[in-house]
Amino acid sequence: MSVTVNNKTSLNFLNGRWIPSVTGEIQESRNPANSNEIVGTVQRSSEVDLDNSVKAAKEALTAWKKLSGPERGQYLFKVANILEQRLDEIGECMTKEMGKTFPEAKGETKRAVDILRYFAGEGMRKKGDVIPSTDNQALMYTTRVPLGVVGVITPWNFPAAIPIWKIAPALIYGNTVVIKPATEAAVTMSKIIACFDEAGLPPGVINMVTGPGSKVGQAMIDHPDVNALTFTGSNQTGKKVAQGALDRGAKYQLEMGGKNPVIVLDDADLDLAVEQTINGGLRSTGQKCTATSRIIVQSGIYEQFKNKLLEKIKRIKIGDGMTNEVWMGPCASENQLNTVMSYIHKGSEEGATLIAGGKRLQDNEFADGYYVEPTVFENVTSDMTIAQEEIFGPVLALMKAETIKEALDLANDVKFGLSASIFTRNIANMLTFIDDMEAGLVRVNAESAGVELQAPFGGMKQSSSHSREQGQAAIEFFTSIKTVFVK
Ligand SMILES: NC(=O)C1=CN([C@@H]2O[C@H](COP(=O)(O)OP(=O)(O)OC[C@H]3O[C@@H](n4cnc5c(N)ncnc54)[C@H](O)[C@@H]3O)[C@@H](O)[C@H]2O)C=CC1
Ligand SMILES: O=C(O)CCC(=O)C(=O)O
Repeated sequence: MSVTVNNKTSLNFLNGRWIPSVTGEIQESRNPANSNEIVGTVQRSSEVDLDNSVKAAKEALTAWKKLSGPERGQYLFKVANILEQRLDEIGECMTKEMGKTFPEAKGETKRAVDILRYFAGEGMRKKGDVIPSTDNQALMYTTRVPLGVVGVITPWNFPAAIPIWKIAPALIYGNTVVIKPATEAAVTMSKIIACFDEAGLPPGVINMVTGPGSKVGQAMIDHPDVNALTFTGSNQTGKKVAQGALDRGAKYQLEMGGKNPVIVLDDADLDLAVEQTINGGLRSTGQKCTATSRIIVQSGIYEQFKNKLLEKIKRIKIGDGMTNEVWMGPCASENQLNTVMSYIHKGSEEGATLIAGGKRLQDNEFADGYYVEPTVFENVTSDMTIAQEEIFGPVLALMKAETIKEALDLANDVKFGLSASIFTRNIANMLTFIDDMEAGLVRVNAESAGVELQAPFGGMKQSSSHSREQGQAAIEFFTSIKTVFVK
C-alpha cells in the first residue's frame, strides 16, 4: 500500500509568528481510517518552546487586559467569521486526523463558531454587582479581573469545540493563552489557530505549542508564570494537573472521564430509547466523555429493548468518515483501538456475555484502519471492569433492574458522575431520577451526550474538579472577583 503524504508541516504559533520547535523534531499525524495516509506533521516541541510561549503570553497580558470587553469581543467575532468560512476544510482535516464522520466534524466546527460568538457577546455584559454597604456614604461593588496567563491542555476527541470553549472565555475576560493540543488533533488545531492569526489578535495573546504531554504539558503545569490551567482528558493526567497546580497555587479546572448510564423503564418509548442509546453510545465511535456506556433496562421490557437494539446496531455502516453513508468511523488511534480491544477481552474474561460485535475489522477496506465493531455485552454486573472504567469506544454494557430504585443504585455505583439519561413517560420517575442521579448533566428522554454551549457543563464525583465550563459558568473560572469599597 502506498503512503499518501501531505507535506505540510504545522509550526508552533508563538508571539504572533509561526515558528519551528527549538528541538528541530517533528511528529506525523496519521489518518486512523487509513494509517498509510499522513495528514500532516506537527512540531515535537520541548519545555524551551513552552517557556518561550509563556513569556510571550505574559508580555501580551498588560495591553490585552486593558482593552475593553467589547473591543476583545470584536476580535472573537472576526475569528468566528474566518472559521465559519473554513467549515469544510477544517471539518475534513478533523475527520482525517481523528476519524469522526465528516458531518459530525463539520457540525463541531460550526459549534466552535457559535461558541466564539457567544463569548464575543459576553464582552458586552456586566461583570459585577453593586452591593449595599452598611456605610451609607460608600459605594461597594464587585468587579472581575483576568487571572493572567491561562494554560489550556486539550484532548483529541473534540478537536475544535473543547479548545474553543476554553480559549474563547479565557480571552474575552482578558487573559492570554498558551494551548497545548493533543498531538492526535494538532494539525486541526493549527488550522484553527490560523483563524486567530488572520483575525489579527495582538502578538502573544494566543500561542500554541504542540508536543508530548509528558514534556510540554508537564512544563505547562509546572511553569510559575502560568496562572491557571484548564484541562480535559483522562483522570490520570487530570490528577497530575491538579497536583501540580495545587503545589504552586495556580487555579485549575478539570473535565475528565465518564461512565454514563441510560436507564430505560418499562413505560419508555422503546424506539426512541433505542435510537438515543445508539446515538449516545456509538456516535463518534463512543469517544465522548458523555457517551452512554451502561444501559440499565427494567426487566419487563429487557428482551424487547435488547432485540430492537441489536437489530438496529446490525445496520450501522462503519467506514472512513469521509464516505457519505458511513455512520461510524474508526477509533482515533492505534492506542485507542488497543485500549478498546483490551476492555472487550476483559469483559468476556470477567463473565459478561458478548451478544454483538467484539472484533477488530481488518478485511478489505478496513485493512489499514483502526476499526472495531459496535459491541454489546449483557449479564454485566457492577463489579466488572467494563461496568466501572471509561472505555472510550463503541462498547455498550446491558444491565437489568427490577425497579427504578435498583436502576438508580446501579447507575450511581461508579466513581464518575458526568452525564446520565432516563427513558420513561412517568413524571414521578423523571423527578426521582433528576433528584437522585449523581451526574452533572441529567437528561430525560434524550441521549446522554449533548452539550449546549450556553449551559454549564461539568461532572460530579471524579468526572471533574467540581467546576463548570461554558455558558455563564465560564466566568467563574476565568476571572477572579474583586470586592471594591469606595468612600
Ligand atoms: N474526558 C474526555 O473528554 C477524554 C477522556 N479521555 C480518556 O483518556 C484516555 C486516554 O486518552 P489520552 O489521549 O491518552 O488522554 P490524556 O489525558 O493523556 O491526554 C489529554 C491531554 O493531556 C496531555 N497530557 C498527557 N500527559 C500529560 C502530562 N503528564 N502533563 C500534562 N499534559 C499531559 C495530552 O498530550 C493531551 O493534550 C482515553 O482512553 C479516555 O478514556 C481521553 C480524551 C478525552
Ligand atoms: O460536547 C459534547 O457534545 C460532549 C463533550 C464530551 O463528551 C467530551 O468532552 O468528551
